[in-house]
Amino acid sequence: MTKTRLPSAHVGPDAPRGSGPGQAPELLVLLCSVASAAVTVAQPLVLGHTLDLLLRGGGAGHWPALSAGLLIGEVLLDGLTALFTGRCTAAWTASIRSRALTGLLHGVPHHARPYSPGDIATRLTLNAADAGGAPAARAALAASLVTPAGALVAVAFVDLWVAACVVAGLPALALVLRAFARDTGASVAAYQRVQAQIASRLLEAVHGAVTIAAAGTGPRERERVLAPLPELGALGGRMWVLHGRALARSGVLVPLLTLAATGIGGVRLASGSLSVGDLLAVCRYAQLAAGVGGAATLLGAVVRGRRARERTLALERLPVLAYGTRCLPVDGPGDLELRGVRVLRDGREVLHADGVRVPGGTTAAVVGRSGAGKSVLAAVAGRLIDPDEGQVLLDGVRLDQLTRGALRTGITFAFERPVLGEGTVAEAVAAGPRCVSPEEVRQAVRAAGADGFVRRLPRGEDTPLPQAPLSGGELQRLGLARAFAHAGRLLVMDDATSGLDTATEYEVSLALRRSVRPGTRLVVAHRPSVAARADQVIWLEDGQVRAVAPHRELWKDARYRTLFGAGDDSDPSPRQDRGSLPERVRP
Ligand SMILES: Nc1ncnc2c1ncn2[C@@H]1O[C@H](COP(=O)(O)OP(=O)(O)OP(=O)(O)O)[C@@H](O)[C@H]1O
Repeated sequence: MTKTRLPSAHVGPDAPRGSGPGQAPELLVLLCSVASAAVTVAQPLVLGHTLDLLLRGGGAGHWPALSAGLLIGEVLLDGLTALFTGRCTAAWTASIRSRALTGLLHGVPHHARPYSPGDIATRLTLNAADAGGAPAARAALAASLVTPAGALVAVAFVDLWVAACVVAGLPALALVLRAFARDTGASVAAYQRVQAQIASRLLEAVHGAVTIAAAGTGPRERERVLAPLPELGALGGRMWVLHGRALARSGVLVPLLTLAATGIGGVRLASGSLSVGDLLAVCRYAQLAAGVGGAATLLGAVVRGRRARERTLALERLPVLAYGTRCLPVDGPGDLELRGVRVLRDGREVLHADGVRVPGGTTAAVVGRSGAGKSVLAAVAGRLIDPDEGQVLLDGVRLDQLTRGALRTGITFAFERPVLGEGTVAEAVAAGPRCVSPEEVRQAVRAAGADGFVRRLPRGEDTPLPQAPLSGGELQRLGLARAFAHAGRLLVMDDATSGLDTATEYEVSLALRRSVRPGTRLVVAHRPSVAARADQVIWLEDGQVRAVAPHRELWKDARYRTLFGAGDDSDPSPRQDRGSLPERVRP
């Protein structure tokens, strides 16, 4: 059989990336900031000229009104800048966050495996907010350079000597900023990494709170969660030191520069080259030109945002599954076939299945020891992942050639730990690739053996899930109900009945046959009763298919029996099921 290497995932044009809010919000911030900077630069000239006119004793004409207008204009523009900065930051944060989340949800699951839940939470919250603030900070940074540049031009217009003095001091300020941008970049990246590490450990601890309490390992766990804290503190301290150093250096340089400019301006006033108004203007311009040092804060926000964006992009660009254009043949029976399938993880073969067939309408149980590759086989069979080699076919059509819709309506999954959201019970069951009527929801709930406890909920099937305290087995049954309500021609159940007692599980298996859309079933199982009820069993060992045969035949093999703790004897009745089940489900 030819082995085909398939592109397992791609980041293509149809990848669900979405787009950002565009340049408009950033442009508005830039326009308002530049306009505000222009007004700031115009003010000393106008004020100086107004002062000269008033000192001369004649009327100042429209100049006082113009000065007042500029002041009011500056206040209004600053207000607008703050408003647009907020809107720009909110729009970008929402966009970055939703794109990262979309990338994560559409990404091939095993590519997201290196990211722990805490790390993901940090990327989606703190990092998305920092990255979202960067465009507005970038616009403000660009505008903040307009003021010193404009001030420099204006001061040159008033007096070249003072302008030369300001120009002489600017390289020192530029060096301060450059050093700040360089040093702060590395610290910010390390800070964000350690921050995510702590969040990740904390989330693990919250998740395992019961285990920690039972084992009495609280203090040790606390130490483990907080272990990176000193490093975080040191990195945070270093960032403040860098920030403080940049501000202190510019804080010394700015007054020195202003002082030197004022001194030269004073000499020029004494020699009659400058008026009092001119002196007022050049002093203010020297201050504004030296204000380039104040850009350190904005520069810090831009650097932090850039590092944070790299972290959200990692989620956004997770490879996604590519879909084809084909549909399943109408009324196909649900024949499943695995041809030369190989799945590799970290260079290790975790599944090799060649020539495995599950005829349409039959049930196949997948059994094997823990780590044998059962879940990997289930994921490949329902195309949650693509094999690294080989093909999976449903009714003769390669799964990677199916459209997304055909794939998800044709194949349904039920899992051990379903995630059902925060809607009502009925909404949770109805959610899926196709519309489901309330009657179908009720029927599926009954088939999954969930109707009893759903009835006892405060508002029955209209109870919101967060207000429904469900056991693991009850949650599993709701997950089953959802899968039953949407059952396609292939239903994959990955340990989806592990939380059910044997009798309930038997009832569910009967209902599955009678009340759920007929089709092919692939059932990952640990119980012999499940394997016994299946038409055939796919027995996996270390990722290899050891045998495909009915349970009663495999039962003759002592090694197979040990899978179910049945020992070396050839007693066909699996111990854990004896006594609790009707005779016919025994092997
Ligand atoms: N994304 C992955 N990266 C690395 N290894 C993986 C990945 N997914 C699965 N594996 C490995 O593949 C092997 C098979 O895993 P799988 O989850 O299929 O086992 P299983 O038979 O379902 O086990 P269990 O009964 O305990 O659930 C395991 O050794 C597992 O560590």
